[in-house]
Amino acid sequence: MSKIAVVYWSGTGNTEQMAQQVAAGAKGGGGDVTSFQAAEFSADLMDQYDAVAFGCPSMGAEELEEDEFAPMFEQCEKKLKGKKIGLFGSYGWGDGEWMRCWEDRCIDDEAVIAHECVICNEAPDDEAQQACKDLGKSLV
Ligand SMILES: Cc1cc2nc3c(=O)[nH]c(=O)nc-3n(C[C@H](O)[C@H](O)[C@H](O)COP(=O)(O)O)c2cc1C
Repeated sequence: MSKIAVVYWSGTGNTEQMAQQVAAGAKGGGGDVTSFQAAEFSADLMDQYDAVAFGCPSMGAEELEEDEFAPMFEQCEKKLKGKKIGLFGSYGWGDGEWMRCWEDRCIDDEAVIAHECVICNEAPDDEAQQACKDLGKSLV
């Protein structure tokens, strides 16, 4: 069975709601899913998973959250080459620039991006929740 980690940071719960749908989609697709908050995950866990979904909202000025998520993700980047991943997150007033930069970074790291990145404005609506489920399923 495919082992999938869903790793996310969320300040006000929007990205957490997305993470729950990603996990549900991966489970529904038959995956063995474990969810982690950013502070609970580290690069040495990467080898234990066939695929990883990373979720982080747009923070700072179109940045990944800097205290917990960004340092953890920077370490994980060393293990992204050839790894099946998905990216998701919520944003507020911007246009999704943080996700475009983040995706480019992962392409440079030679990750295998299994599904189009999923972004949504503030709380995920029905369409975004379905897109998160599809993302989760694509990782199985
Ligand atoms: C400190 C801070 C910085 C933010 N910076 C941005 C930003 O640069 N661009 C943007 O679109 N939204 C920005 N936002 C809005 C959040 O991305 C948005 O509220 C998101 O839904 C939060 O997700 P969460 O509930 O998972 O924490 C910022 C929010 C905070 C609190």
